[in-house]
Amino acid sequence: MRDVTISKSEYTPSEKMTTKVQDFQEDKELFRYCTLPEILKYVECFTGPNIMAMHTMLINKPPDSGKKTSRHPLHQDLHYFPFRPSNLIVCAWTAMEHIDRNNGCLVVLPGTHKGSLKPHDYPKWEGGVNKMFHGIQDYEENNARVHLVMEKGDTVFFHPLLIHGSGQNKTQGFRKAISCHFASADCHYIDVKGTSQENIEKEVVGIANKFWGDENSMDLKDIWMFRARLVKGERINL
Ligand SMILES: CC(C)CC(=O)SCCNC(=O)CCNC(=O)[C@H](O)C(C)(C)COP(=O)(O)OP(=O)(O)OC[C@H]1O[C@@H](n2cnc3c(N)ncnc32)[C@H](O)[C@@H]1OP(=O)(O)O
Ligand SMILES: O=C(O)CCC(=O)C(=O)O
Repeated sequence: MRDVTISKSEYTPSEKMTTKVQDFQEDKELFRYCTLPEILKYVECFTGPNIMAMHTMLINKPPDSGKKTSRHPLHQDLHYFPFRPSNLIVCAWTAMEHIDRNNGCLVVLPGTHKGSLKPHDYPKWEGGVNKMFHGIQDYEENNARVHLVMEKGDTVFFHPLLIHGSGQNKTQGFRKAISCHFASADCHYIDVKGTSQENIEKEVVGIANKFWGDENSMDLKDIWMFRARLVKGERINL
């Protein structure tokens, strides 16, 4: 993915053009991150012994263009996931360098993982919003916020209902982090039709159809089954 301010410019793959590498499950070196015992030993505390790597990302937050599009709006990751229960899902997010408020660290609203999934949509930002960067429209403005200042290699593990986002990158560097969403292989898929997640299903399926054609009528579950990989134990439902 590119930053939305340059998404239509001529494309030469480079660090400067790539805001996010998503779904790196077929890249041996990057995917090694999802199998590291140092990561899995904590993941297992949440998922139990049968562990699926569901979603992988290397985020290369670019210097902000001045339009504040490098921000990631406050959201809950569960909005994107057609599987449950949420307590058997956990995100590992590892800083690849020193990250603080200057280069756009994670910001979290503590305690919000105990709430429910809220409706998400595109924030009404003047400078534009990256594709699929949905945000919560009605979060509690007065909720405490914690900015996670992290050193290279520091990792946070968080619940998919935790409201979080990240600020703009005010530096000239590219802020890098690597992350994976893990889930217990015992989780099950749900149909999101008729729920607040229907909007993201439409968008994701629309992109998948654009890439692979719509003759096979994929749904959100098919797309997730396709990218999920077993990293420990036995593949059960997912
Ligand atoms: C739990 C987790 C999911 C939470 C989150 O991370 S939420 C937000 C993240 N969601 C995503 O990153 C979602 C998905 N992203 C994608 O599916 C892709 O990255 C795409 C946006 C389709 C881009 O595809 P990709 O192959 O990476 O990039 P390409 O550079 O080849 O561009 C292909 C077409 O996509 C367009 N594009 C790329 N980046 C953006 C952007 N930021 N905003 C709007 N449009 C964009 C680009 O212009 C190109 O369009 P066409 O030339 O095909 O019309
Ligand atoms: O790395 C970031 O800036 C935020 C990533 C994030 O919140 C996400 O992808 O869900």
